[in-house]
Amino acid sequence: MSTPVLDVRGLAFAYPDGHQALFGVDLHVHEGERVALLGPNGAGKTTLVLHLNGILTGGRGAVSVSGLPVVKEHLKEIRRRVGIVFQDPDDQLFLGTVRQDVAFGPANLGLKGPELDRRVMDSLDRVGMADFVDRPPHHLSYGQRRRVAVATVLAMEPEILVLDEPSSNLDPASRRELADILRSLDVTVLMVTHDLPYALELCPRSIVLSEGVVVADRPTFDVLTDEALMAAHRLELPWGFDPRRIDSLPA
Ligand SMILES: Nc1ncnc2c1ncn2[C@@H]1O[C@H](COP(=O)(O)OP(=O)(O)OP(=O)(O)O)[C@@H](O)[C@H]1O
Repeated sequence: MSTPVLDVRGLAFAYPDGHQALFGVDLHVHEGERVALLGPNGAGKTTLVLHLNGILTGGRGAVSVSGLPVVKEHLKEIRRRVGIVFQDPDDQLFLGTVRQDVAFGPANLGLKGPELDRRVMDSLDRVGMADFVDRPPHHLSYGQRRRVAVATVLAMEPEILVLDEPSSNLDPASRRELADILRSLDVTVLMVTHDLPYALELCPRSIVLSEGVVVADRPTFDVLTDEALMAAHRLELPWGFDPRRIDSLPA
């Protein structure tokens, strides 16, 4: 099989206060895959994700992206390759207009003029927000800000899109529209989520992290129908949702 685009080997990490969050995690994601990262609160999902573009470093083990080790001297290139959409769009949007926020990353890479404009408008088009380009982000709704946050990351043309709880706080229509956007993108996706129907809908494969250890790496359907695994790791399906019945998927 080809080299994984995301390759995590034996990653162990303790926070400075001594709390050990990861205990030797292995994770391999190949180009074009969409993978869900599931697990209860405190499992270590965010800690793991923050290692993928070097926001957190200093653990034991190795992380590489398309063969490039995530180490200090490669961070600029790694951050171009791995785009993280944080759970709260307000962590990602801090300038006066949507255009400025989406242009910020590519401008830092040296793009300017018409090429930068094209990158901004293409990214906004992909998330259906081109008409909002000159609006202040703080005048947008939460769901619109989430889309713009996705556009800020797409504008870097990443190889891997990592999303932390992308469906949280979205109304049903926005949730579905974001799913359509994610499906339409030609990138590798790793999605942290507690929204198990969303994982089933979007990600053929799921990795379950619990107490800093990978406890399952299987087709999402198999994970969601394994009652013992689900109960052991505090994973619960929404009331009335049956993974065996596709018509029970939320809209
Ligand atoms: N800055 C920190 N210092 C010390 N411990 C931390 C820090 N951040 C997180 N932790 C601890 O590390 C463990 C893993 O936290 P993490 O945020 O990675 O979990 P998570 O799986 O993303 O949880 P959630 O689903 O609640 O977002 C938890 O026990 C948490 O309390």
